[in-house]
Amino acid sequence: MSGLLAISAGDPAGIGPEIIGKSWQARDEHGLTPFFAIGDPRAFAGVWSGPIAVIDTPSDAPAHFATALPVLPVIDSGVVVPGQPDLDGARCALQALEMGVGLARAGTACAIVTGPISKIQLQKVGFNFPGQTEFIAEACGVARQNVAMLLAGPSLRVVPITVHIGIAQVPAALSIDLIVNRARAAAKGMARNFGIESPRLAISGLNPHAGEQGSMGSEEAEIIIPAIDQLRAEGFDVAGPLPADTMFHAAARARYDVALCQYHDQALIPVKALHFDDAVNMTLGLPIVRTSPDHGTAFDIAGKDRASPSSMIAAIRMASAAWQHRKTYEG
Ligand SMILES: NC(=O)C1=CN([C@@H]2O[C@H](COP(=O)(O)OP(=O)(O)OC[C@H]3O[C@@H](n4cnc5c(N)ncnc54)[C@H](O)[C@@H]3O)[C@@H](O)[C@H]2O)C=CC1
Ligand SMILES: NCC(=O)COP(=O)(O)O
Repeated sequence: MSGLLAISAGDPAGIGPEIIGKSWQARDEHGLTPFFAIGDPRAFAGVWSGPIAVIDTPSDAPAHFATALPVLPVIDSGVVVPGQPDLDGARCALQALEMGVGLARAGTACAIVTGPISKIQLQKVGFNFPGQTEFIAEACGVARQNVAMLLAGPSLRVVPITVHIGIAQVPAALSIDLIVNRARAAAKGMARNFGIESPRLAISGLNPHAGEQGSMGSEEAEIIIPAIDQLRAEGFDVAGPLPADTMFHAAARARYDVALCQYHDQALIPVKALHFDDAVNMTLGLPIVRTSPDHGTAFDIAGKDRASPSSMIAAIRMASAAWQHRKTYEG
């Protein structure tokens, strides 16, 4: 398999095309592995003035990469107005995602890096998933509870146990099995993708002070502690349940390799506060490598040349490094 990366452009009206173009411009400075974009070439040309090579097949990409951004075209996205998503653009984003996943599964690309999509726009064109994570899991034949959404920055890695659901639904969605499955995926993912063979896991509580012995909620005693006991019995190195307000300061972060948190914002607020510019979203538990920048479509700044490519560059670098680690891990 080649070391060529596929990058789906995401929503053409978002900042995906701009940050992919800017990442290509920074390819030598950051030593980036050759990649090609999948999307509507006009969406790139509308927001980025660099050279574009429209390619017929991924195998044409390496020959162009030194001099132009290779773009594998998808269906026409119509008239693209940056910052104004529409249904044609959503269909284009979905086709790019499907193609990229297919190419990674076939081994034509060593990994897929996904550009940001608008979940609500995609759902309007029949995308019946909470996000790209669950879509890719299903495309790879992996049950969604067996993957983990990792957000990884230089000094903190986090996994939300429940993900894109309303906060009121969180307590009912938590279960011993879900916590154990996410933790297994996280531990194996640390070894496969980062070379951390015996990762130290930290698991948060749900309630203030991790429930303070049941005086502020029962989920710790009924769900989280039994899950931790099961994980320890399986041989995992697990701390917890830890009070979420005190597990992210520098000394606490040094005591674990990955923190599993009970809900989306408990996990993503600390990592985005510390590392918004260079954190990466990686899906653990897949047969393929998938990364993504940590941010969304940023429609408010699309087309204004204000988007930073730094998280996309970090996502490209992490995908290449994970692919290398997997070759060592899997032999
Ligand atoms: N992996 C993905 O595809 C993700 C998609 N989304 C989607 O993105 C859409 C917008 O979500 P928001 O919550 O507004 O988050 P967002 O990350 O798109 O934007 C939040 C703020 O950060 C700024 N920002 C984001 N990326 C930036 C960059 N590279 N350079 C400079 N500034 C940047 C934006 O301008 C905005 O002010 C939603 O539809 C959501 O579903 C959100 C997160 C991840
Ligand atoms: N908040 C993280 C996020 O929205 C990532 O979603 P996705 O990678 O599943 O599309």
